[in-house]
Amino acid sequence: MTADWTRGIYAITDATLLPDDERLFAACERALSAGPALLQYRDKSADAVKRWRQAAVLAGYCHDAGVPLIINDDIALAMRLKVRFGTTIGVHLGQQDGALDTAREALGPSAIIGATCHARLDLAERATADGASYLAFGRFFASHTKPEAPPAPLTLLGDAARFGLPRVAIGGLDVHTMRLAREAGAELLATVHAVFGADDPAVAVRGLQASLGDAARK
Ligand SMILES: Cc1ncc(COP(=O)(O)OP(=O)(O)O)c(N)n1
Ligand SMILES: Cc1ncsc1CCOP(=O)(O)O
Ligand SMILES: [Mg+2]
Repeated sequence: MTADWTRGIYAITDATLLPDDERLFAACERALSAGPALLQYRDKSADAVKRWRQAAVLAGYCHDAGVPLIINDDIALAMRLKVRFGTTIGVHLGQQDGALDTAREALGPSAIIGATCHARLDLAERATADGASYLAFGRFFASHTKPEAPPAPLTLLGDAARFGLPRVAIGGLDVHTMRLAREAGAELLATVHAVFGADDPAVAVRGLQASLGDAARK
């Protein structure tokens, strides 16, 4: 059974930190064992064979763990996984990654479709109208993973409550800054480095959950 995905830790993979199948799969298994709300497969490479192979394995892990798998950028890959495995697969789309309504049509009404809104409430308003499932804002702090992402103020998270969708905070979140983003209104706290830069992603997820005061999910 899938647990409530709308609140908690949102773990995002990274091909630099997890450069081969063995490390990616082991780290994701550990992270999933601690009950994150969501797992995103994020691989910016053009290697479609690798992306399919890795995403297919992660789809199985996520299904078994009851954690939704979100595919970054790639509606076609999410669609292919859905057809092949029959599980609900979500997608996260930035401003250049394709239309939210196309993704909704392809993946169906129950798919989790996320939208990058940077620091802009107008983008959040449009994403809400176009059927997004959650709104992602940030980066809020300095990020090793994506230092060039445009900065956003924490006050934005409170302003975004009006859209009535789960708010995701991203960018430089760690055991300290994550708490600030939660206090500012984010239900979901997205991180690459605080989970997949850690020696043990399971210990990291549990530490982040504890820092938020969220009950352990597993
Ligand atoms: C949860 C979440 N929020 C934001 C992003 C960034 O998406 P995007 O702006 O498309 O940048 P890339 O991740 O594709 O480099 C995200 N992936 N996940
Ligand atoms: C993909 C993305 N978009 C904005 S910041 C970011 C990277 C988040 O990674 P980290 O949690 O390591 O800062
Ligand atoms: Mg993108």
